[in-house]
Amino acid sequence: MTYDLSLLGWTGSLAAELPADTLPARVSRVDRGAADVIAADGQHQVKYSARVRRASAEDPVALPCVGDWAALRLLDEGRYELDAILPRHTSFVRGGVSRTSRGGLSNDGQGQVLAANVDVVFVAEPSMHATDFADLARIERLVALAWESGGTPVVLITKSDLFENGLDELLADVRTAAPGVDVHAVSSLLGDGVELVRSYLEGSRTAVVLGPSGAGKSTLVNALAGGEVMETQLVRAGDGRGRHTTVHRELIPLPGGGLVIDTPGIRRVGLFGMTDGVDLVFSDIDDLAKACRFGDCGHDEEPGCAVLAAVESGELPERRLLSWRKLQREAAWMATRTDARLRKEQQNKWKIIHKEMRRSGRNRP
Ligand SMILES: Nc1nc2c(ncn2[C@@H]2O[C@H](COP(=O)(O)OP(=O)(O)OP(=O)(O)O)[C@@H](O)[C@H]2O)c(=O)[nH]1
Ligand SMILES: [Zn+2]
Repeated sequence: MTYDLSLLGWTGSLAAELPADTLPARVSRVDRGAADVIAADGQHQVKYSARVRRASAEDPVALPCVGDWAALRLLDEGRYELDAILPRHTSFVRGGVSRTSRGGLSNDGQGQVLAANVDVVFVAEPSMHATDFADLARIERLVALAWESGGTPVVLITKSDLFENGLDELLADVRTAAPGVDVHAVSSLLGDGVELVRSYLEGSRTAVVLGPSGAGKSTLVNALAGGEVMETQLVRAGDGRGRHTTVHRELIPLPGGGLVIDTPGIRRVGLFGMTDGVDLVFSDIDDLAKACRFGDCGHDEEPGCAVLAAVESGELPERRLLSWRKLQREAAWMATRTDARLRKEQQNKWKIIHKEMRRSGRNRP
C-alpha cells in the first residue's frame, strides 16, 4: 500500500533538498515532541531526532509544524525518526518574528510556526454580518498577514446569497482594499464560486482559510470536500489497517485535489508579524508616498504630503489612510514586542534620548 506524495504537494525541487538516506513525509499534525506524518508507505507517528530537539530548543521556529516536509530516518529498531525539516517555502509565524530573524527569542512559544508551505491563503469575509456589511479593515489585516506568510492571498466574500443588490459595488470596494489580490464572491450554500475556489488548489496546492468566526470557513471546506468525511480520505485509499482516522484532521486532502490546513492556531491567527505585509496591502499608499516631499513622511501633517493630497482630492478614500495608520502602529508594536533585535534598537534609542535629556538638563524638576 502506497501513497502518491505528489498529491500531497511533493515536488522535484523539494526532492533536491532531501538529505541522503532519508524518506520524505508531510507533517499532518504535531504533538509535544512527536508528529503525525504521511509518507509513501503510510502514516506514522514519529519522534524528533536529537538534532531537531536541539535546534528547536535554541529557536522554536525550528520545531516541526503542520504542513512541513520532513526527512524520516529509519532507526535500527525499525521505526522512523523525524530527522530534519526541509526548507519551508512559506510560513505562518506567531509572534512577529520575521522569517530571516533567528535567535534572541524568549522560549515562551513566541516565534512558533503555525503552518508551513501554504501556497494559497483564502481570506474569508462574510458579505454581510448580522447588521453590517463586509469589514474592509479586517480584510486588509488578514491580507497583510497572508502576504507576510509568503503565500498568495485570495479574498472570498462569503455568504454572497445574503446579498441581493449591490454585490458588485461591494466587490469593487473590497478590490480597492486589496490591490493586486483576486476577489471573488462565494456562496457555499448555493455552490456559487466553489469550483473557482477549487481551481486555486490545482497542482496539489495547499491552502488555509482565514476569517472571523461565522464567516463560513468550515462550510466552505466541507463544500470543497463534496460532503465527504474529510478525515477518511486518504485512509480509504490505503488498506486502513491500524490507522487512526483522526490523523488528518489538521491537513485535509480534498477529493478534487489540493489540501487545506485547519488548526486551532490558524483559526486564531491574528495580527502576527506583519511589516512587509502591511506595505504590500497598502501598495497604493506606498505609490502615492513616492511623491511626498519627505522620504520618511508619516502622512500625518507633513507639508507636501502626497497621500494627504490624494485624500483631499478624493483619489484615496480616507478610510484607507486611517486603516494604514492603525495597522502600522499595530505592526510596529508587535514587532517591538517580539523581535529582540528591534527591542534592543528601541532601548538604545531611549538611552540616547535620556542622555540628551540629562545633558540639556530637561529632566530636572
Ligand atoms: N446564507 C449562507 N449561510 C452560510 C453560508 N456558509 C455558511 N453559512 C452559515 O454560517 C454559519 C457559520 O458557518 P461556519 O462554516 O461554521 O463558519 P466558520 O467560519 O467555520 O466559523 P468558526 O468555526 O466559528 O470559525 C453557519 O450557520 C452556516 O450554515 C453561505 O454560503 N450562505
Ligand atoms: Zn506623506
